[in-house]
Amino acid sequence: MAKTGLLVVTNPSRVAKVLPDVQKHLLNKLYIQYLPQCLSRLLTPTAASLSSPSPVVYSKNVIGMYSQSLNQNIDVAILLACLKNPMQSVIHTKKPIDVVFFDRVLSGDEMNAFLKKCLSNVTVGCTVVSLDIGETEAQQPETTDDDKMYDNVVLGGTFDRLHTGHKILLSEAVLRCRRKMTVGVTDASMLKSKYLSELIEPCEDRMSHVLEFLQDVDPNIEYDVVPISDPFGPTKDDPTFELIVVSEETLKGGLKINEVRAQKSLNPLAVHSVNLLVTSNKQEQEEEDKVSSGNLRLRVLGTRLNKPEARPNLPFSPYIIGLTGGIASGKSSVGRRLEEMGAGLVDCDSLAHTLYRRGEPLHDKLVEYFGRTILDAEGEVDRKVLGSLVFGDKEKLTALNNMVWPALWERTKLEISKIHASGKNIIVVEAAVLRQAGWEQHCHEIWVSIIPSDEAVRRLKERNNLSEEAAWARVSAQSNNAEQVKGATTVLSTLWSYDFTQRQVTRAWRHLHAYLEKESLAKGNKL
Ligand SMILES: CC(=O)SCCNC(=O)CCNC(=O)[C@H](O)C(C)(C)COP(=O)(O)OP(=O)(O)OC[C@H]1O[C@@H](n2cnc3c(N)ncnc32)[C@H](O)[C@@H]1OP(=O)(O)O
Repeated sequence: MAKTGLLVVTNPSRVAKVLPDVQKHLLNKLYIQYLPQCLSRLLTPTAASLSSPSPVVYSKNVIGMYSQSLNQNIDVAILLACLKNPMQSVIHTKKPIDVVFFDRVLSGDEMNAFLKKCLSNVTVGCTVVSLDIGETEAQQPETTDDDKMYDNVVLGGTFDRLHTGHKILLSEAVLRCRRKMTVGVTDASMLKSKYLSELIEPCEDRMSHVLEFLQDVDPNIEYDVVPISDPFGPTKDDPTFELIVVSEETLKGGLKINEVRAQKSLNPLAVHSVNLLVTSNKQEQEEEDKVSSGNLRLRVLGTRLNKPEARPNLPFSPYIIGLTGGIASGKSSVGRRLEEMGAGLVDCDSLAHTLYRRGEPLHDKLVEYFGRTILDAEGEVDRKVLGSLVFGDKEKLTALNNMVWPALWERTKLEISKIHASGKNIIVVEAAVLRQAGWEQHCHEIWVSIIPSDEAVRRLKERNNLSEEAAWARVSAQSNNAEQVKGATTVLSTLWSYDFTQRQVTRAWRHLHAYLEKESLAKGNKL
């Protein structure tokens, strides 16, 4: 199967019709070149084509083509350089093209001439396909009152998991830009309020995806893609900017930028606002109605994000999943659901509590270190009292951990053996601070349950009757979500409904089985 294709369209309203055929040939990437005046525009530029209107007239066509590609599973980039420059008769793409599609029937000679003359980057053996889909009414470029172009254009965003909405925003800027485009990409310090922010791609990756897209769609512009740590970025002091492109949602921010520029006697920026793209294909009811990165992050919950680290010292069976996550993040409900689906489950919190009982060696050690104040009337460890001593006091918590964890791992190993002997081959070890305890090495892979800190505090106040201060002390005693998800194969979140959590866990279980089946086939391991 081909990897990268180029679709040449002479009628932009045909994109939706041809995409199903195109997808039969493709794995991932599709460039689209719109040629309003048919192939002859590239093969033999005429006086008419040389006097093309402002490229801004193609804005609606471009948005329309992206919208038609929305529900297809292909990374689409609509090329703009030839639309913008009537003199340009060669299409440059960063990725070499394996197959070219035409939205109409052409002769072999016409297609081969196009391949030879108009493409700078094709693979050896690149094929051509002309798609006969019948006639569709041609969609003409639309004139607009706002067809002005600018030398210096600026815009900003997070650009996580570059999606169709981002591509439209960036393309709207490219169509209006003659010389230089500056793109501010929010760095980690600006992401805290976004949900599932810990799943946002690193800033350098987002910057490089933006740059790659822009250089593909119009390599003739000079691009400056920069990280920003406040909503204004370079707009607060660069006098060369002329136009800012914003989305409906960030229009207010654009206007605020002009207030700041006015205070500094800088020229006001023209503002072009792009409508949000509405999604017609929500995969979960928890998703937003607009096309958004948030939706894409939601969709990765319960999928496999990373390959597990190799654990050559562990036998393949039993297969151990370390289930961890911050306080009140809903690990237990995830663990219970996994148990219902057939996993064995070791709840290390409860197991730890059994080690504190009178008669256990750990009991005496704890009394020796913390004193008899930690005991209740029956002489048992009062965990509430012990908790109030250690959470908020790093030294005491470390002392407790150092006493508990080695004994607890020994007990956990015994539990694992018992459960394995009862016939379960996949065993979940649920432990809140599994990584801090260094238990990753005992697990084949790590799953993490996350919720935002303020939600954890809200739940703790309700569940454990803690004051705001005590709740924050407990949340802060653990590593943050961003640390937790690093290297985890699967991330889940119980922030939404009970049903949505169940669906995530079911998905994770299904994906795990598919992975284990593949591993068994590849390596001859058997569970
Ligand atoms: C390696 C592991 O993760 S084993 C499982 C965690 N347990 C331990 O580390 C043992 C030390 N901790 C304890 O014994 C108890 O937490 C005590 C005695 C301090 C407090 O007991 P309790 O008030 O009954 O609280 P409980 O045990 O339910 O723990 C409450 C929360 O504290 C957090 N917590 C537990 N131990 C620790 C720890 N060592 N460091 C930081 N946070 C911890 C957990 O996230 C837990 O919330 P969760 O169940 O929503 O995840």
